[in-house]
Amino acid sequence: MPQQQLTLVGFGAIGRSVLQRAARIDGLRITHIVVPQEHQAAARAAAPEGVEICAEVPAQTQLVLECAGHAALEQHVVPALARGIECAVLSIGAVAEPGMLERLEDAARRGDTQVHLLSGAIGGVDALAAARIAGLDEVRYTGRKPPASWKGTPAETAFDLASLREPTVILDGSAREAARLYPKNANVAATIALAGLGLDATRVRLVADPGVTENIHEIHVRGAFGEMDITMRGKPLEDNPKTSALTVLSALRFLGNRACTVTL
Ligand SMILES: NC(=O)C1=CN([C@@H]2O[C@H](COP(=O)(O)OP(=O)(O)OC[C@H]3O[C@@H](n4cnc5c(N)ncnc54)[C@H](O)[C@@H]3O)[C@@H](O)[C@H]2O)C=CC1
Ligand SMILES: O=C([O-])CC(=O)C(=O)O
Repeated sequence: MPQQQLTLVGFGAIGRSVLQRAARIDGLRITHIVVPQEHQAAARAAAPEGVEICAEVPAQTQLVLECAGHAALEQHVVPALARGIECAVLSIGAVAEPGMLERLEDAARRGDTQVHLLSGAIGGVDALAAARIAGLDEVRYTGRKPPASWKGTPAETAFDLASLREPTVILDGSAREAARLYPKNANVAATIALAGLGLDATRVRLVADPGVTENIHEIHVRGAFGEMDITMRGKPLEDNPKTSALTVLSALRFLGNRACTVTL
């Protein structure tokens, strides 16, 4: 299999960890990293020799991994797809924004390529998407994180996060409401909605829980296939406690599958 050139879009907690670990994947080479102008000097200092820091996805790239945030989909993923570059996306919350899924589909069609929505911090997306084929009756998701991980969200103005002593529900609604009010924390909710019952019918509870140190994702699914209950207790990434470490591993799994003949 010829070696594939990969561009990372984003070089934060996920990007740095992917770069370090992807070096062990035969058949794949990270050649470029795209970050905004103001972060380029820091990225240049942290990246190994031979990896170029740039503002746009270069033409010779064969594969893009987005690990940057919601704005990067419109800015980098849509144009890359339209130029025929295959893309894998982690900022799934952005796909819940009105019109974004259609723009991704349209760009991929024009570029005759594919966009892959990665499972990120959770498991069971394969089972959920398969179960949907026979029909689903109920999909519920609860996202539970330590209070500090909800800093910078509307929960910070509604609650005194530092003094919470009990698990506190900060949102109880639909995946669409979660995506609108907590866009940066709604990647998992959006993934479950896209794989299952959609943004309006997927019930979401977000909880600030002073009793936990991990990012806990609970998924309950009921349908013609039977029932499924999954609890993920994801250890957070050291560099960004809002992000579960499994997110990096899900990207590595995808990249590993791209570079080998038997995929799993
Ligand atoms: N699907 C999932 O389960 C999860 C998805 N995510 C997504 O991954 C993203 C990245 O996570 P972390 O690495 O922890 O964040 P981080 O804040 O540590 O790093 C973000 C990086 O992206 C770069 N960046 C920001 N805007 C950009 C743009 N428009 N174009 C190119 N680069 C840009 C920043 O310079 C920084 O290097 C999150 O914002 C979230 O959307 C995160 C956790 C779980
Ligand atoms: O646990 C994580 O890595 C992130 C998360 O909940 C989300 O973005 O929905």
